Amino acid sequence: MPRPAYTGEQIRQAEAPLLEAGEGDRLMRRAAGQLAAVCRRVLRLGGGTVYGRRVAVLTGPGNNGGDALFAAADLARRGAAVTLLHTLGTPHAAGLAAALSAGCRRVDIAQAPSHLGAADLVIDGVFGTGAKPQLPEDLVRLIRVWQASSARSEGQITVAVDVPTGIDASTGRSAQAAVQADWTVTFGGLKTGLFTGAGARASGRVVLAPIGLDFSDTVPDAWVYKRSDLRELVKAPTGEDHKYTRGVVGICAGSADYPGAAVLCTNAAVAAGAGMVRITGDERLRSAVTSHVPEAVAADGRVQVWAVGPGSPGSDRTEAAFSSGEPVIADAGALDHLPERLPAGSIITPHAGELERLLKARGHSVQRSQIEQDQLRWARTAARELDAVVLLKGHRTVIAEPDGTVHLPPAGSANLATAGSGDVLTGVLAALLAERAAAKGHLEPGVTAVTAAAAVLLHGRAGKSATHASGLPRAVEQAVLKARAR
Ligand SMILES: NC(=O)C1=CN([C@@H]2O[C@H](COP(=O)(O)OP(=O)(O)OC[C@H]3O[C@@H](n4cnc5c(N)ncnc54)[C@H](O)[C@@H]3O)[C@@H](O)[C@H]2O)[C@@H](O)CC1
Ligand SMILES: Nc1ncnc2c1ncn2[C@@H]1O[C@H](COP(=O)(O)OP(=O)(O)O)[C@@H](O)[C@H]1O
Ligand SMILES: [K+]
Repeated sequence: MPRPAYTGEQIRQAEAPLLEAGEGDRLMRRAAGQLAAVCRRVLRLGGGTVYGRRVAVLTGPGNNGGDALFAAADLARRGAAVTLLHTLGTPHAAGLAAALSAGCRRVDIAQAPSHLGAADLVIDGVFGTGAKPQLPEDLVRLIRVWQASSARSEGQITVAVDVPTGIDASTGRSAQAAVQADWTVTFGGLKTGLFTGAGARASGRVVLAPIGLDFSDTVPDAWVYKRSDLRELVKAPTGEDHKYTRGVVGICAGSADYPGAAVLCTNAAVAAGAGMVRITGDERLRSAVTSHVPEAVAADGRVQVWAVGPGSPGSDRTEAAFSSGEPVIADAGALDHLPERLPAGSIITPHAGELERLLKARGHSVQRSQIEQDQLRWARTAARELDAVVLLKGHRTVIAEPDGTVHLPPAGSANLATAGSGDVLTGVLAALLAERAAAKGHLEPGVTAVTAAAAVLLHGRAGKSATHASGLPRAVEQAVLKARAR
């Protein structure tokens, strides 16, 4: 199931009672012990040893550096050749004492490039949750020189302590430069910023190291998904089901210029397992769709969820779907005709360019590139203002609820960067949402958002085995069957 993630501030609040109770040292030892265990594991990958390996440890002035220094001591005791490279301020005193007495060697920071280049393992303990946004210039230069260097030892592994330096733990934003880690060992709870934006690119594989923090009274900031979550998220029909209990999708898509969008969206809804799919449109459009998707029904009747907008269906059809009162998925062309209030449980599915248009029309001065750099902020802004769930598409897709909770599925296959693939996502989401609406009688924002994450996971997996949009529905069907079988 999806895992909760927190802001840096929430993590610090959860730590506060333990620090007040004088547990700070014990927390740090626990954190450092688990950090060292991951470092030993990565050094041993492929039959390697800890003994005799070159380890470079970058430290900063706070507790993040303290964690790194205690882990350095552990590795030195096991025979690693550990070099300490302190970047700024005063190093954590107890950590430094432990590292030096275990045999780590302190080296002037001016020599950092050669030590960083030669290391088998680099531990990044400069800043963690205490990081301020602007990095000192020397540090920016050092990170850039090291990470771009062609002299880096082959197979070098970087392990970030808690958060890669240069990444904001809460937002995933990076100001000027960020350490690109292969692994991040994060303490107490997952941080939202490790799974979005620059943070998702920088954190590599994230290992959660528990240190006994209590989050029972904390509402998670985000939910983080992994591919295997599909198993729990995709429902298989039972013997009691019939087509109406499995959900009826209405599709309002396609036009004379874009008939294909209606075909793709309808085909995808059918492939994702909708009980029934109804389509709207004139005679020509209906026959174009039914000739490709014979299961689609052109007759009027009950619909549980409307998919509206792919292929610019025009304002009359769009407004008719919106005024039905049933939840809608508003995509593409429908985003220009949003009503004052969307029906409860509805979701909009813009890409960054469409969200720019939508936000500008509501008085925000924001560019597409700013939305791409801070997906969380702008998806949350739109969700709050529209009082609807927002699915902001991209290499990594972000789903925001009106209360600010975000859902972060992993990146899908880059094969999805092709015209029409968004129409397929809308169809998949319509099928999954109609199933939920049929089962529950109504949709709450949280249910819509989790279901949207499931649709993104299915779409992302389907992208692996299709090179173009009309190949996607078949791949969606395979992904659904695989998820149901487990
Ligand atoms: N508080 C706790 O109980 C625990 C904290 N732990 C570690 O402690 C970290 C947080 O420690 P801290 O609060 O000391 O914070 P950090 O170690 O992240 O950094 C704080 C220090 O760096 C300086 N600094 C931050 N950003 C800067 C910038 N951009 N330019 C110049 N100076 C900057 C600050 O002024 C401060 O001196 C966590 O990320 C985690 O690694 C762990 O040991 C687990 C327990
Ligand atoms: N590089 C990429 N990696 C992963 N997924 C991508 C990438 N580019 C686009 N996608 C996904 O493909 C879909 C494209 O949708 P959209 O932009 O609406 O295209 P269209 O309107 O042509 O169907 C979205 O689901 C998006 O998240
Ligand atoms: K760090």
